[in-house]
Amino acid sequence: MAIEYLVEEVTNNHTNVTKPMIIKDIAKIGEGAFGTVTQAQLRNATASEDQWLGPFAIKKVPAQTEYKSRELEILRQTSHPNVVSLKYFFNYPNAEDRGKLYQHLVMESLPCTLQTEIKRYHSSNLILHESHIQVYSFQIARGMNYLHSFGICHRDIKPSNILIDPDTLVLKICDFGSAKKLEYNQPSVSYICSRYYRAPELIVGCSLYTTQIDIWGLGCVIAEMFIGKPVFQGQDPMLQLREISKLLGPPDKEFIYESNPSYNGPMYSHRLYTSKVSTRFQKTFSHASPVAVDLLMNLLVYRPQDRLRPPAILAHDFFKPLRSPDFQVISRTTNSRVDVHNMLYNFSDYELRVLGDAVKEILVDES
Ligand SMILES: Nc1ncnc2c1ncn2[C@@H]1O[C@H](COP(=O)(O)OP(=O)(O)OP(=O)(O)O)[C@@H](O)[C@H]1O
Repeated sequence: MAIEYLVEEVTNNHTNVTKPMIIKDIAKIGEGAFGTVTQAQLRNATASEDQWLGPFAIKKVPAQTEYKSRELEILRQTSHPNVVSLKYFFNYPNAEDRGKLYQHLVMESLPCTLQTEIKRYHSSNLILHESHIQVYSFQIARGMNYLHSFGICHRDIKPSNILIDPDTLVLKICDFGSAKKLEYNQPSVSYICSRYYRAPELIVGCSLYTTQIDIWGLGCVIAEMFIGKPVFQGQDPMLQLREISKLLGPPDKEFIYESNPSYNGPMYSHRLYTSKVSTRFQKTFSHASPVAVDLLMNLLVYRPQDRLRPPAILAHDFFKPLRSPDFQVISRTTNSRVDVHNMLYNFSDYELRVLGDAVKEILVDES
């Protein structure tokens, strides 16, 4: 592919300086509902021909659409090890789309997504090692702790929106195309989030939801790492609720009323199983340790207020082994030991303040 083009106004997100730059598109790496993602390199228009920066991932989406994307705005405000970082941005016409103006977001590039990693294991009839699930889940929760502290709700948590580097086990949340800063008591659309990962309050049409919808998504993602496929695969938006009720039992009337008093869809109120919820969780996640099942039972909960919040998630005993400075995992790709403790626990002063009292449990290794 390797197409080069000059863009007169490219803004560096870090310095805010706008300069002409040459862009070299190398290969398409992703395709979404709204645009494409390509791997590319950039160089200053005045630099010599071998001074390429990158590779980066450039996400190209139509600059003006009826659907309001706050992606640029949110990526400009965020800076966190577990949130993909924006390096440059610019607008440029897309020749393949009648010269329509496209917004280009130049981001750091990671080699794969959690979806490809889960599929790779699943196709060999394997599941990720629990230590890898711990390391990945911890980083998603840490990224959410940061985002939610500003009221930023991702609203499309799923494995294909989570980037990883399998060599280092570094993880970054990406795709802020649906993200929004939620304000208290201000309604938002409920028709967001990919079906399998939609929180039950969204399914019944709640418009005053909170960042806890992302915690449901996190529960679904951790569950998927354990079983190799989406835990709730509804064939249509309403059957999605039925899939959830197979594991959690039927939603109660209070939950429906609190979510949307005018809901008049199916309630799935008759019990599909006689077994206890905890037994169904243990059966569904038969490869997971009891402490992992306990975490899942505290994330996949109907009432959003009853789902754990990020500080409590990070303090959960599922992550206890990670607290030891000697904690290591074996990388699938390099087959060597990786020290991950420092990368997981390099909390900024801001994060420590946000975590509050939970810090003691999150940081202290009592073993
Ligand atoms: N920074 C990145 N580094 C590497 N790959 C990336 C990066 N950002 C995105 N991708 C790849 O491109 C795909 C689509 O990106 P993204 O989800 O941001 O676009 P989208 O148009 O919103 O997609 P969708 O409609 O599927 O949510 C990702 O699943 C991933 O495979």
